[in-house]
Amino acid sequence: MRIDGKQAAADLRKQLSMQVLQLQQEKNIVPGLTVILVGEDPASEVYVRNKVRQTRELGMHSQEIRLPVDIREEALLTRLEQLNQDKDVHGILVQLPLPAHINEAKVLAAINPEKDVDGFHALNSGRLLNGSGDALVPCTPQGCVILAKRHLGEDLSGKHAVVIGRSNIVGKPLAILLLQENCTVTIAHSRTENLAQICRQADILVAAVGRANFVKGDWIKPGATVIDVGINRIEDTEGKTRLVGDVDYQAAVEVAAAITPVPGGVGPMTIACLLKNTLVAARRYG
Ligand SMILES: Nc1nc(=O)c2c([nH]1)NC[C@@H]1CN(c3ccc(C(=O)N[C@@H](CCC(=O)O)C(=O)O)cc3)C=[N+]21
Ligand SMILES: [Mg+2]
Repeated sequence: MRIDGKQAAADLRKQLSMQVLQLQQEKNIVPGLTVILVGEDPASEVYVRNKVRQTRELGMHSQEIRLPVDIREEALLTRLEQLNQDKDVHGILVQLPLPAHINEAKVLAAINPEKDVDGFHALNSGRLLNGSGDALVPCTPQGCVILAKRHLGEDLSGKHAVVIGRSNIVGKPLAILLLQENCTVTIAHSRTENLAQICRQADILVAAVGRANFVKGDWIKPGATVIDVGINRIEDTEGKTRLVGDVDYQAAVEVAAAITPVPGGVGPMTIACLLKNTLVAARRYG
């Protein structure tokens, strides 16, 4: 069975739109998201345009700031400081990756943690790790948990979750979230030995490695729930560009009980969770 991320995202947005209305009526606050895009990358532009459109559809304010690829780090930090001070801006997202001459860690640390809707600031990672419940949680990991629950129901306790990938953006925060859901969590990565064998133990298998068709059908336990985080652009046999995940979908769909497709799986949920974080930030700190 296919877990429909597009539908799940639409369902979440519907809930959010009611909450946006409520926040406006009760506190006269309209959540506002600012997305900063440095340089021109066609894939990023499509994605940023989607975010801006969906933000407005929910009745939230949305602002897109485009900066030249050769902007100095200092100038970007100054711009961020202005946004940190701006009362109408509740969420700030700096699209990654940044050009090589800019120190990414420094930029992420400069975002006001209360407006850090990506959840990448060390204060939010620390809060997530502590389980204090007041973190802004990274969007893709949130989306993964929602999609797993869409198939398995609210209670994930006791499930063995194997996460392939240990990035600060996906693998690590997702492992913490799954632990909070009382899963038994294994984090696997490029140096893991006997990877296939470990994956075959997973009730919930999450692939976040960034390599097309990396996870094979026979790595999957029959009846498992598979969440595919990969967004890989490949050329098919006719030379046309195609979007595929990290999992060999055709093979996996035969073995798994449920699997998220690419496109139409985790991607749309990432954006919906970004909108959710913007609402949360506006409600909490607005
Ligand atoms: N600060 C920051 N935060 C991010 O969250 C962030 C980022 N930088 N840099 C780039 C990556 C990538 N990312 C995607 C989100 C949704 C889709 C998405 O909705 N994809 C559609 C397909 C879109 C298409 O056709 O290209 C889908 O999977 O169905 C894709 C990619 C967020 N990122
Ligand atoms: Mg990495």
